[in-house]
Amino acid sequence: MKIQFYKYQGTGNDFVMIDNRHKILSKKDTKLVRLLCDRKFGIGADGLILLEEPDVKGDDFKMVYFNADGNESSMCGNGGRCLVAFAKYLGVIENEAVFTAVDGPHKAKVKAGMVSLQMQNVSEIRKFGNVSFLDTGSPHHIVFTKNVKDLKVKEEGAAIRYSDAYVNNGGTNVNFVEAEEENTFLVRTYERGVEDETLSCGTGVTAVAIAANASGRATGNTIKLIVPGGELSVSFEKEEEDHYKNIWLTGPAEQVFKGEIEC
Ligand SMILES: N[C@H](CCC[C@H](N)C(=O)O)C(=O)O
Repeated sequence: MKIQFYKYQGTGNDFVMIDNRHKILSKKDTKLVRLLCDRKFGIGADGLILLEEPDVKGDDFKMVYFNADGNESSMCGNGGRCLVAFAKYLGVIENEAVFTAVDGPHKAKVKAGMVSLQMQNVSEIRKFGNVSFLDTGSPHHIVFTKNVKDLKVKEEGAAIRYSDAYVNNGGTNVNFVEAEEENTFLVRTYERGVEDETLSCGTGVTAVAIAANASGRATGNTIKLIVPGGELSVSFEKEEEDHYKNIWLTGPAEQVFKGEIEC
């Protein structure tokens, strides 16, 4: 089977994109998705995203997300932003989008080369000292620490992701965070389902921004996140303690190359 694919990246979080409106790829084909994401034997990516016909009236499209391990997973913020850029490239949308993903409905806007994605509201944040845990469409264990650049993220992240706290309930992503300046944080991420450090994580930086505000580490409601792959910003409205809405993740999303693969 010949598959046309498009490679996108959003601050270094990279994805294989496939226009699956004609259902060329089966969602059950874990082996194929894993091969396509393999950086030696396939195209190589942190994840694979299908653009599909909408199930929900009024939506422009549907998003289906797979981690590099081939399994369908929870929401991907950078992937959602790249999918909006892909939908614009295909002419499915102009500069606004409404779509449904595994975690529910999303709005998005394209402006001046940046893609802004509205994330789900947050209404529960667990805090233990310098650690916070919350779900922004994907689960995130956040560690506020120092010298983030010196961390062995793959080792330290895996130890938390496979710890008794998480291993038997789906695991978690792990974000290591250091305050850079007022309302600006450095973030490095160990990503579940990639089982390695990724250069950026959209649901992760969203979780970091909310956790920083909720724990008093940030005063503003627009936070800058500096990740190894670039910069993202997250804006939000605090309704009451640990309740946040109108959460938007903004950053670049670019097509790197396109191609065809026989498989
Ligand atoms: N690997 C994550 C999903 C992708 C998250 C990340 N790529 C993002 O941009 O949100 C998980 O299984 O929870």
